[in-house]
Amino acid sequence: MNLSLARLCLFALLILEIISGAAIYSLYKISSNEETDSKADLINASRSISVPITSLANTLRETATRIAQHPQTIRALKSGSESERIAQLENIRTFYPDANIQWALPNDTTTSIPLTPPLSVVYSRTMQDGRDELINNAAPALLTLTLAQPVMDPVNKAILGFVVINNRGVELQSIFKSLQMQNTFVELQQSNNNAPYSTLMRAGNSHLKTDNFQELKDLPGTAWRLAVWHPPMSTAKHVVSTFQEYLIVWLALSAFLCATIGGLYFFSKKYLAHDINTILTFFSDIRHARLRKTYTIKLTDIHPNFEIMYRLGKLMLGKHKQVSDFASIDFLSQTNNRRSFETKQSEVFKTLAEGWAHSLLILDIDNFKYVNDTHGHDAGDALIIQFGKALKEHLRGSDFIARLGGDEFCVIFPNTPLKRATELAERLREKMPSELQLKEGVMHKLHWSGGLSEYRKSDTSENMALARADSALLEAKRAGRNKTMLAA
Ligand SMILES: Nc1nc2c(ncn2[C@@H]2O[C@H](COP(=O)(O)OP(=O)(O)OP(=O)(O)O)[C@@H](O)[C@H]2O)c(=O)[nH]1
Repeated sequence: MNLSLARLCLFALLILEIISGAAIYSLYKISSNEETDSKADLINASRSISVPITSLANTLRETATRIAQHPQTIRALKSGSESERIAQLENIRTFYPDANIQWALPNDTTTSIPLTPPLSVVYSRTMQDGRDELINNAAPALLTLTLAQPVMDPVNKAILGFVVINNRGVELQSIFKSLQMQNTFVELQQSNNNAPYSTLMRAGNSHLKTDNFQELKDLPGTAWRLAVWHPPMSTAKHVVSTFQEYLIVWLALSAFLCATIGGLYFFSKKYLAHDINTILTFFSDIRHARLRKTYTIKLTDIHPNFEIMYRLGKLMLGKHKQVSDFASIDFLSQTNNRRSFETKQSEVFKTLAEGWAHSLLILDIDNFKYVNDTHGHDAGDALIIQFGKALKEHLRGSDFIARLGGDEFCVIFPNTPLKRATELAERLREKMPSELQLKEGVMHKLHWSGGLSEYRKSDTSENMALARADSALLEAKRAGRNKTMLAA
């Protein structure tokens, strides 16, 4: 996989992670909002209802206790006379006109009030209008709070009877009915000792009611409780509640992966790409037997090792230079090098005295610097390599080809007078390729200039023929390049 494809995959993974993370977060947010709405309704309801209920219960309890402990009450119940009990009841009613009070005797089997000590809040009957009014689930939401307080004989601690006190809780009902609950349905239910709970009041969104309530909230100090129905579970909440642990793990994993991928991406972009390119350039330079003065490496971990490699590279290139100086082949063009050119030239020069005629052609690629500057040094090298190869292909086996340096080549035509050499040079120009490939997708139109001369017996030094050819080459360049000139 190449680098950009890998980077694209990382990027796609990052986007996927962000999307899935955001989706899971939204699921949680939606489901927690639902819960918050329902909870707010419930808190609101219980807060509104529990304070008045508790204070009502307390008032009733205090009243009943005061009546039960009153000496006149004790006397009336102890006497066993009904007329005394009625008289005391009348008496009490003058003090507590709003209270609905009655006596119950320990052996009274007609009442359904469970007269268990000491004080109980029970589902019961009202005595307000003289008839029993049972409240059950089907009945209208009427509330009657009943308290029974035992009347004790202070002497032998026996229970003489009970003060039974009732309250319709009208105020409570109006509070309950005014509760605003969109997301919840609440019922106020009363404990009937072992009997099923009966519903006293209802409030909220009745559409939410199903067979079973989803939450119970006891109201402390009373026999009542709130039964609560929440809205049906949404898909979001359902998903969250079913896969909660997996979602949390995935969310954490997403965040971790995002951070890792993002970090890797940033890290590779900022440091690795640059460092890898530098190292590749370094190895390419080594391959071409050259080194730059500096290479910038950003990663401190790589830097020390790179320093060692750089020093080794320098050492190696030094050795390489020594070796290639002794060797005869130019490492780049794979033609003879300058050193072996000089040896050859000396050889042919010596034979001039014997009457042999030798010529030489010096060649220089036109605008070579432009290739280097435009397409890079590697492209320049490729041009040198291919130029050398083409020369070898189109010259005779007996011709001595050498690279003198840079983009400059020289051909010695042994045993070839200038006239014949001129023909050979012309033939070479015709045969050389018109363009060469520098790298993938980059073709270069090949132009070269040449200077031709002949070794002369009268020359005092071996290099004089080369100097003449060089002047002819200069002439060719001046005359507009891409031609071969004969030395004067
Ligand atoms: N790629 C590469 N470039 C080299 C090498 N040796 C020398 N050069 C470069 O070759 C260029 C030689 O350019 P010149 O021959 O002076 O100039 P030119 O652009 O060819 O122009 P003309 O010869 O006047 O047509 C310089 O920029 C050198 O740095 C080599 O081994 N490889």
